[in-house]
Amino acid sequence: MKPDLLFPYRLYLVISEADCQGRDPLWVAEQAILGGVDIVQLREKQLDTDAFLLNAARLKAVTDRYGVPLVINDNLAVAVQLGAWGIHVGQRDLPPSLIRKVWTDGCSVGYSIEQPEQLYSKETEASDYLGISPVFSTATKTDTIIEWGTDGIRQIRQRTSKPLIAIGRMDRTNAADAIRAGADCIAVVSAICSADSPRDAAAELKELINNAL
Ligand SMILES: Cc1ncc(COP(=O)(O)OP(=O)(O)O)c(N)n1
Ligand SMILES: Cc1ncsc1CCOP(=O)(O)O
Ligand SMILES: [Mg+2]
Repeated sequence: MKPDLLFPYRLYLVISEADCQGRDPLWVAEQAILGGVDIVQLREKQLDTDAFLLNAARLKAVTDRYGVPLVINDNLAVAVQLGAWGIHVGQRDLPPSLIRKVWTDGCSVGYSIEQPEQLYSKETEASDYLGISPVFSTATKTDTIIEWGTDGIRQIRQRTSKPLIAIGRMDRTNAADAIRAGADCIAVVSAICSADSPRDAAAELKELINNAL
């Protein structure tokens, strides 16, 4: 199915302090944006809401400077208080339909698809874009169920027009294949947060994505 055009972003950085190898996440995020990242998600799994909100506000000052949307992982209170662009949730988080009832002023809701049958549900319908989670198993997130692989991307593409985000061990070796298989966007943690130069890593990924479109 042809994807709709509500999600024009191609390179998606998912970032947390813990993933930045002791470097300042604000520096990593800014370098990544300068390299070509189009959208940023703050994914802090260890912080309480107050600390998450503080880090999110600092990051939003950076993303706002470049006009880049900021997505909050899991925590609706942080997303609403911050006035984030959107929230990303998974199968074991607050459901998208409930988020829409609470956060009524046009937020974007991303939703993870971990198994084929999850593509057809009220919650998938209620979401704006889907994270194909994970395309390849990854040490960054170990509580996953299957690996979709590029064939999985192809199959989901045939079944939905929602924008598709490929996530899970995506890097310079597989980003183009994922786009050719039908992903609209590549999301990464390690490929940028662990790179010696987050800016160069983002620029290389962006070029590979653009050439594969
Ligand atoms: C873009 C994107 N896709 C998938 C995920 C995974 O979300 P979830 O399944 O809720 O897992 P956690 O990130 O909360 O561990 C994501 N964060 N972003
Ligand atoms: C948040 C998330 N959701 C599915 S895989 C993943 C982690 C991706 O990290 P990496 O890009 O380092 O494999
Ligand atoms: Mg989650």
